[in-house]
Amino acid sequence: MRHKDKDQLAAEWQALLERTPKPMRQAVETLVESQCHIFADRFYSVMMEDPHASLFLSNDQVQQRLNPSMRRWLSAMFSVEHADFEALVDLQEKVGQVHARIDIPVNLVLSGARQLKQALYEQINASFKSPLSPGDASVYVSDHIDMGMEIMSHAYSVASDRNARTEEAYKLFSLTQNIGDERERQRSALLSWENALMFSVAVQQNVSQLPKLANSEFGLWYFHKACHAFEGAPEIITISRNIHQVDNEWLDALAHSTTTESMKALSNIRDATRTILMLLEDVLKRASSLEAGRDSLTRLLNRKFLSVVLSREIELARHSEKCFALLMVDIDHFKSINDNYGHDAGDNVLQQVASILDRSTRGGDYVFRMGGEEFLIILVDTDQDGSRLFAERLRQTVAKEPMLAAADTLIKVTVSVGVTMHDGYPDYQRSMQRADQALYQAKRSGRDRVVVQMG
Ligand SMILES: Nc1nc2c(ncn2[C@@H]2O[C@H](COP(=O)(O)OP(=O)(O)OP(=O)(O)O)[C@@H](O)[C@H]2O)c(=O)[nH]1
Repeated sequence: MRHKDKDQLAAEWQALLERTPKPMRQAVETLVESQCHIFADRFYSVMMEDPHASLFLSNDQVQQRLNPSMRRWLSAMFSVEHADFEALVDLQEKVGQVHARIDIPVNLVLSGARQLKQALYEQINASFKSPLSPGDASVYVSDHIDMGMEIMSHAYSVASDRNARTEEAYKLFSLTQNIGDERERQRSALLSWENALMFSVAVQQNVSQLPKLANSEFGLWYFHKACHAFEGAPEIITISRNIHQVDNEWLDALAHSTTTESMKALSNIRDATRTILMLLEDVLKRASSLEAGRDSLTRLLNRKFLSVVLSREIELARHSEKCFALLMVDIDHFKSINDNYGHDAGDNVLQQVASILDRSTRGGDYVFRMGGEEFLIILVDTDQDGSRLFAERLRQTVAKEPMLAAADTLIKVTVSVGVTMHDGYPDYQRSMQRADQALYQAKRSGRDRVVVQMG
């Protein structure tokens, strides 16, 4: 059966409102306006009792924002005089899209709606007197909320279908991008980690000062990208187990045991890294080349998979103490480069800036070309100071490196950078907006600078 579309649902809703007597709607509006804080509090306190919901709502920021936005939603839903019906329908659609973006299960939203209705019925029964019928008012409230929910769920399923398709495409893409380069880069990252370990054992340094394998360049790439790309591959379980054993058993043994035990641990670590390399090679061999998702001029990621990457990093951050930063990078006065030296020179500059961004980042980070002369870096496993330092170093690297606009023309180029940390809020668009605002500030305050904006 085909689902009703948004317009059909909106027409049904409008008919429902039209057949509800205005005095009844007004009385409900007055009730909601005076008690909406009680309804919102009840909604969230019941949701917090649900272990699944509390995963989404445990963050203070979420509560500080969601509670007022629930009150605004209630107010918009039941306002009579100022109701702009189209805006009301659009609002339900927007809420459904946000739910899909943060991947909140539909059943939770429906159970929240049930709680709300229950709270409304109780208040209606306690305060509505003849000629207002509490029964009729409850039916109106129930149908009205159901219509809102239906439009929300419709938008939710359209958006989450789209998300699922992009997610699948991304898996294929990340599985196969620049496979040769990636194999070499990660192979040498793993071997460098092992060499550093061997060296510190040889010179009798304390090995606990070295990063664990999971936190090394290789580990970051593996957990942030490879695990996702190769999810379901049998090798992934074994590689993850090997990394876990290296970090939690053998590195400990190396730091605290007798010489014989240490030698055994060292040999186990060597075996584990060889196994990891071999398994990785097997997985990579199965991958083939697929280029969609990459910007043809700079070879950076284009925005096609941005939503998948951000949703995934938000999910990883939810289960870890580590966080990620968003850096919006924009070339200053780029139009005048095109105007003064020609479009090809502009393209050359874009490629050189992209290459600096690419080589300045680690294996687990992401660099997107957002369009024109704007880039977005997702810096994983970092904090506010680390991301500010990174952004500042990046700004200086660009400013110091003369750019080849044409065969015999070197020019100076600068960038402005807006930085923000993911603050735990599950909808990534908020963090993107903050990064944009920070970039705007950097431009307004003179360009060639970094502005950090926290949530
Ligand atoms: N060469 C080249 N130019 C591009 C490309 N994409 C966008 N542009 C140009 O980039 C310019 C961006 O100009 P603006 O948005 O005014 O920004 P700006 O000159 O960098 O100024 P500020 O950002 O305010 O410092 C426009 O002229 C676009 O036509 C591209 O792929 N190649």
